[in-house]
Amino acid sequence: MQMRFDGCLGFPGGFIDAKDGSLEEGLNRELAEELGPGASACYVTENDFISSWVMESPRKIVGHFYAKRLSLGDLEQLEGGAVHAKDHGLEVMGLVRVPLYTLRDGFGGLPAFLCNNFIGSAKEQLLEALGCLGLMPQNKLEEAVRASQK
Ligand SMILES: O=c1[nH]cnc2c1ncn2[C@@H]1O[C@H](COP(=O)(O)OP(=O)(O)O)[C@@H](O)[C@H]1O
Repeated sequence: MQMRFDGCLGFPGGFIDAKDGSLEEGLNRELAEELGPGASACYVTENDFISSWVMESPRKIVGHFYAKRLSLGDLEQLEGGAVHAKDHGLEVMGLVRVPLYTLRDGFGGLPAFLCNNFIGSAKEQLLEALGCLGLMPQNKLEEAVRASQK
């Protein structure tokens, strides 16, 4: 995920321009602007589509969420290049890894991470992606959500 300019965590992405030929073209353009030279490792296609959502206020927005699995090598390349992205230090303050574990105290790790401020539906999207990509079993996700609410 990334720390946004407004102090909320969200996913890289942005608004589609009239010039973009498709949703995926617009998203890949935004990813290049926000993630820099390593963005090619996470080039998205229609196959990476996960879900859509509609927000009614303060302005109507239709959002489309995509997610894909990267190798650790690709992730490290992405992280290394991200500081050279056009939007780094402006809209994007840095990439953030999501801890996929819970510490022995039952709170540190993913439950504590879920207590951060998230933009829009980004927290629900994170949980959805972890399930869809097979990064964490559903029961573990539910456990982490419960622990984050205690
Ligand atoms: O990662 C995300 N997941 C879900 N919704 C998001 C995410 N990023 C942005 N949004 C939604 O889109 C709206 C506009 O996004 P953003 O604040 O980045 O654009 P803006 O800078 O043009 O206002 C946000 O207020 C939020 O509701």
